[in-house]
Amino acid sequence: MTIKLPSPDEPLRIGTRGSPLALAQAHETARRLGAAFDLPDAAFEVVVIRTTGDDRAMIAADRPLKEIGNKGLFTREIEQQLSSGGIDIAVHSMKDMPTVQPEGLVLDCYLPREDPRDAFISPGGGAITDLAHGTVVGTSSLRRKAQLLNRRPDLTVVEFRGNVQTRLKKLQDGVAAATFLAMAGLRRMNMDGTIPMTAIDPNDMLPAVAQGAIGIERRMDDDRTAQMLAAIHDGDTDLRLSAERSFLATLDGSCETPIAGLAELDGDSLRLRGEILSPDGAESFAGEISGAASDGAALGRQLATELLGKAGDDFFAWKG
Ligand SMILES: NCc1[nH]cc(CCC(=O)O)c1CC(=O)O
Repeated sequence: MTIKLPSPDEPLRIGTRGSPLALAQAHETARRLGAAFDLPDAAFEVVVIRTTGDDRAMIAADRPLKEIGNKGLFTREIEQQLSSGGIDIAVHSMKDMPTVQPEGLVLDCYLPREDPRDAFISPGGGAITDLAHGTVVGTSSLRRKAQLLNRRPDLTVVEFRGNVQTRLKKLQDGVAAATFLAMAGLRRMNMDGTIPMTAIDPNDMLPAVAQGAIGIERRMDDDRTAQMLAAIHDGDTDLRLSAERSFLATLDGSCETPIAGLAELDGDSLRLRGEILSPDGAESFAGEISGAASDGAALGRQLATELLGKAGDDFFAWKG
């Protein structure tokens, strides 16, 4: 079946948030689609959509996100535009996406995954182990906070929100001595090499589920878009995310739950590592599982069940 490709007259509309990282991801998507179908830049239109999360984050920039809103805060308006036909695709950081999509939308196209590791950013250089007793570290990620306090309970963690540029500015202003950012974001904005940072070994700090992966969402009934996205979909990323996201889904995790998970491929086999922590980092349960790469979803469920068993029934009680 031949499809009617987008053109400068009828461009494919790509919905995204307006942060520099989100825009870089949207343009990467346009570039890959353009290359796959030999289309000019003008066949794509990047549509910036302001979300409730962006608005509320402006109002209460120093309050933890979990106090401001709930799941979907940064995606709701984008998904509404997608459902109503205002845009044709939505580009997302997969680590920010819930494991279930709204009725009528599908999220099954992934670009090749970037480096999934966290980066430790400290103008003073050095590593986590070099930080002096009581040093202030900024992060808004419950996972990073819990993992850090688990290793270094003596450190002080302060809320550090905003986009990558805002957080780096706070470091410069001395609000904290160090912070964490995803390597993937820094790479996609060509910022690696421009700031003092060290990639953290996943053995020391396991990244967020799906970190470094970009997902592209579409309407379920939009066959043209489905065919276009199939051409840029990355199968290895899919196998890895299947395992990680089934691990997350079984734990019933959200961005408010300290959960980490990383799947890696070795030929036809897959190794999944996972960790769950209490928010204060005092308790941590970690494990790993290996099996056939095609069994990722089952491996994810199995590892999650194992960690839930280790942690005990009361572990998630604080979730409220
Ligand atoms: N929650 C914000 C967010 N969502 C995705 C990324 C980084 C890019 C990625 O993981 O693909 C970031 C910023 C960060 O953690 O540094």
